[in-house]
Amino acid sequence: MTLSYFTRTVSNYSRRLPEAACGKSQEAFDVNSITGFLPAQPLRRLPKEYDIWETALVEAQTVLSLGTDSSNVALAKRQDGLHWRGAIREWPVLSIDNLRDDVRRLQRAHYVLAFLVHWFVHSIPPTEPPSPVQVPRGLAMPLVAVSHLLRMAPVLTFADTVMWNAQPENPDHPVSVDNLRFEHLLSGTEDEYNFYLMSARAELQAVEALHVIKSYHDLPNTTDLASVTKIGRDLARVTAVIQDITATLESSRGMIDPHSFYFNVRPWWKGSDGDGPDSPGWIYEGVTGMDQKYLSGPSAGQSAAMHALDIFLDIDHKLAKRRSPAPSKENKKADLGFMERMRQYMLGQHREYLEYLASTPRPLREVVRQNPALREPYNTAVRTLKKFRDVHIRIACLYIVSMSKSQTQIPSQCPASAMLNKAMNEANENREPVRGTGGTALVPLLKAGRDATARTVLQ
Ligand code: HEM
Repeated sequence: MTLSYFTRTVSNYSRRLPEAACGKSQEAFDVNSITGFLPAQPLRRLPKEYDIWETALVEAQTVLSLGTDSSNVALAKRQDGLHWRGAIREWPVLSIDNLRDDVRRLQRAHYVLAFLVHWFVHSIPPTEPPSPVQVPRGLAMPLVAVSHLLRMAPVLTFADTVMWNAQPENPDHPVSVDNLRFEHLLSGTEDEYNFYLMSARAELQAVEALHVIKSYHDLPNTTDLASVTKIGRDLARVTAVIQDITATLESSRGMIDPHSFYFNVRPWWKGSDGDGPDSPGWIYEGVTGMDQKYLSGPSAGQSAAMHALDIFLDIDHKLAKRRSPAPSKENKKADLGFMERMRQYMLGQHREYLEYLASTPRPLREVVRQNPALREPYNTAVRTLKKFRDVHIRIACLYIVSMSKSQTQIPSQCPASAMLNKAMNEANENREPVRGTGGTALVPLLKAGRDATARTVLQ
């Protein structure tokens, strides 16, 4: 039995809109009025017949370490790791029939299986020369089948690590900024935990903006004085939300150690193409027609909330619209399809919601253009988003670019020391660009997003 995948499903799907979506509530897109894109009560465990998956996930935390980690602690675990992976290679391909009619079960299955795939792949010690990793069919086939039903990429995503990993600390209440804990970590570090916490906080802070967006779409018209006044006030609320998200992002400096983030956490997130175009890649056994560009791993670029803000304010990441100042040469060379590609890593319904927003017959920027009273609050919101991206670039430089260029040798007790020192030295010698999710060149990408935002300001 083989499964054939994926691109067709995802791209055909987008054509069914926007007609079908018209007049739908946010709930119809699985967007919760309190928790936004996070489920208010995620499922805690799959039905009993899937116990081998759940048990392997719990075991992984104690028996595995990064394959590139040559510390004594990691070496002591190698045998257990071999055992763990050996058992998975023998797994039967479980039927997903008992999951297919329940979106929370499907999400939980995606979450468990995608974590297992990343545990499996990244706990294997590297080979020389590098060779493709075979993901066993007992993992690959159900993950692909479940992803097909959720209409999302069959790999670890932002949804798995942040949105479906967040459980309410007090289960009697929905998840909230103050009622949140994360169930599984790959590296087991506080830095990973805090990255998820920060990302989930930003996601929850954005819920207020989702309310604004909804009420804008519900307005009977955008021309009478009451509507214009409301839009102006709501734009100020959006500005405040973006400021809150920026403050959350800035809090990373005190909560996440750059060294640990780069060397202990990030390697677990790498996808099949994480080392750039020459990555040896992953092979999903029993699956044909896999497109490696949908195996890139998690990124906050997959946050539907950030996309919703971009769409509402009409940020043109693809440089398709004539705006001034004209894009720089560097902007044009960036990966302009990145943000669109990242949408394939979202739950299909969330992507559908974004398409619904984008298909509005009354784009906000046009309404503002025709209404001088709205120009100032609109431009302030856009400039605040541009400031978020300025801060984000500085954070990305601190946590990724400077770490990747660091000549400092990593102390030998530090996980991954020997391999990473070697890899870092080689990378420096070869002057490879620093890469983000999907092996994309990072700095031009982030700057292009920042400049596209600046270009949105109405003159
Ligand atoms: C330590 C904190 C963070 C670091 C080091 C970081 C790093 C990165 C990197 C390297 C990328 C490029 C694509 C990729 O490789 O994934 C990226 C993209 C992105 N990140 Fe972050 N990020 C951080 C926190 C956040 C937070 C909290 C948010 C959301 C509020 C966020 C939102 C985004 C968005 C929307 C993108 C897509 C590109 C863009 O819109 O400019 N990031 N981030």
